[in-house]
Amino acid sequence: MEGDPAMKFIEYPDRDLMMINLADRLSSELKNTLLTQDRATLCVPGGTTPGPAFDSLSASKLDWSRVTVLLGDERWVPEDHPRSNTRLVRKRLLVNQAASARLQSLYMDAPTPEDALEELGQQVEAVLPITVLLLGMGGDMHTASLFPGADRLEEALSDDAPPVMALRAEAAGEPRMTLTAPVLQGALSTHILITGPEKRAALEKARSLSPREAPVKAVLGDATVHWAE
Ligand SMILES: O=C1O[C@H](COP(=O)(O)O)[C@@H](O)[C@H](O)[C@H]1O
Repeated sequence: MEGDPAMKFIEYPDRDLMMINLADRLSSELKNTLLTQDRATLCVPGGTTPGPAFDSLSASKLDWSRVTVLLGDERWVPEDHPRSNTRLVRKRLLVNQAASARLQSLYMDAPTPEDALEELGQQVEAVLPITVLLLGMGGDMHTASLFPGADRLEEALSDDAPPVMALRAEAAGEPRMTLTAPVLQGALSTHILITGPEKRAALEKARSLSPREAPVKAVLGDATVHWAE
């Protein structure tokens, strides 16, 4: 792929191999960080794609008790809802070796994300910067819950955005809580996990668009994109 000079694109022969390799890479980055720092923050996506990478990562031997797992975004649904990103992370990542990691979710039992914004914002600030960032991407080029056409997208993309914002977008379904562009851009290492030809084409398209049209563009600069058919 051509375009953003710093972006790296890794194409894998199949999804299984990709998930294992990606998990190894995230694990090494966390281990390296923990050699020189007391704690590390691993930020992860939800959705349908990262489950197998979580399975592999959760088996990785590292001092998970010094890792905070932070959600990059959340759908405003209770934690036991099938669409809850927190539920996915609890079930697939915070198990096995990784059971001792600390979870910083982006959900609280409150009627709307706005009701929880101040408290969650303070909690997230305490675990920044993100050491290792894993993001997903939708076919519409959204990443985290930065959706094209979202009501407060412009503010969430701006340099002075607060770390966490509540957003609404037609394509999003539920109201969302999301990390904003400056927090994602402040990550020390960024990986994007995508699968299938549709998302590959969407990523290629995003490179020639603005972050307002294609929010994933805001984090492509230093990212390593992992793709398999
Ligand atoms: O709604 C979301 O979508 C993206 C992409 O999800 P996928 O199902 O296409 O993998 C995900 O990265 C994000 O965390 C999630 O809330």
